[in-house]
Amino acid sequence: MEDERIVTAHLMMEDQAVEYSLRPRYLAEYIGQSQVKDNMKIYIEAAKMRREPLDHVLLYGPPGLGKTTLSNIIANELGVHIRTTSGPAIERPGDLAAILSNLQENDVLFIDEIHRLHRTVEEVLYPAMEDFALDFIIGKGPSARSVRLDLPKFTLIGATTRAGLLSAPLRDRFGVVSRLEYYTEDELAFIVTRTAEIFGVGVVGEASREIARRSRGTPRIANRLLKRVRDHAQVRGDGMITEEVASDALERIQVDPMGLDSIDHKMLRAMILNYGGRPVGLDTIAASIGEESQTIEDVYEPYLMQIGFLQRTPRGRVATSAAYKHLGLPIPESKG
Ligand SMILES: Nc1ncnc2c1ncn2[C@@H]1O[C@H](COP(=O)(O)OP(=O)(O)OP(=O)(O)O)[C@@H](O)[C@H]1O
Repeated sequence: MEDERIVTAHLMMEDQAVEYSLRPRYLAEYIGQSQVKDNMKIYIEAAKMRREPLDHVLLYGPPGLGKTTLSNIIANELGVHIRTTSGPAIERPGDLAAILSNLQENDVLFIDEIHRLHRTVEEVLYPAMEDFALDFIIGKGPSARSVRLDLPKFTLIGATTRAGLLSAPLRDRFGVVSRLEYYTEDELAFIVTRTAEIFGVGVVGEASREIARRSRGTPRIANRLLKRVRDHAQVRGDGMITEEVASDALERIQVDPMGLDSIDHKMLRAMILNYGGRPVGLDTIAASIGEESQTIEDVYEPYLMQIGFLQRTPRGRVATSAAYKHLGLPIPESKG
């Protein structure tokens, strides 16, 4: 269900065609995330000066914030190739060994969803990250011996939405660990304007902000909402995206002024009306909207917490008075 929502931060089929053309290629074009960007600029310069690979980088944060984009930019700025794969795609240790031995000196290997690597595959990574080597055991029993094969030096960039699920030995082998943050309204408005330029459609400043406000801090959602609004502008108007066209279109696709859709509303209402605003367990919330607990925790909750609508307590999740207000429900005295 999550992946059918217009405000999902996950990659949808419809995003795939345009996502490549919208990706910034250089750090200077990458909007926001200034702290990560500033640090990365220095590390990249230093690695280039030393003619060495960049330290291994772990990027974490909610989906759609630009981890893949940033990884491609890093490789581009370093002037090296990038090989892209994902945790679940690497089934056997031999698959990873083959990928590693085909890299060229100083290349970037990007592993998305790195928390989903099989344990046996992960173990191949340890000596590869630390010593740029592969260790093999040849033979069996007392005559077994370990053989070491040198690899080209490389940079591993791992991306994950769940840094907490990474094993300690893997996490410790990353020299740079950066968290990507939700984008501000200004930054998203800038991204919307940039995307509109690439699409060749006119958008007034206020309309970009209207779209930005409803994008849940996420560039992927901003770009998707812009596409939908563009359709409305073309069919109902003269193609120009004005503030009126934007808010009308966003109203029609049922994304409210805070970026919440009907599922967020259903979830918050269930918490407030069925449980009287008391703390509710994750599984109970999940059951009330027919979604998996994991998805609630990874996708719905972080944004609702970010905007102050939801709090985690030791006894469960609680809707805040800001959520009551947004839904137009009377705020109980206990929350006053
Ligand atoms: N800082 C940014 N500036 C401009 N556009 C951005 C930025 N970050 C992301 N985008 C846009 O958002 C889209 C999604 O970004 P990306 O695929 O890198 O996200 P992600 O974090 O890797 O997501 P996931 O790993 O969940 O698929 C990209 O097509 C890109 O156009």
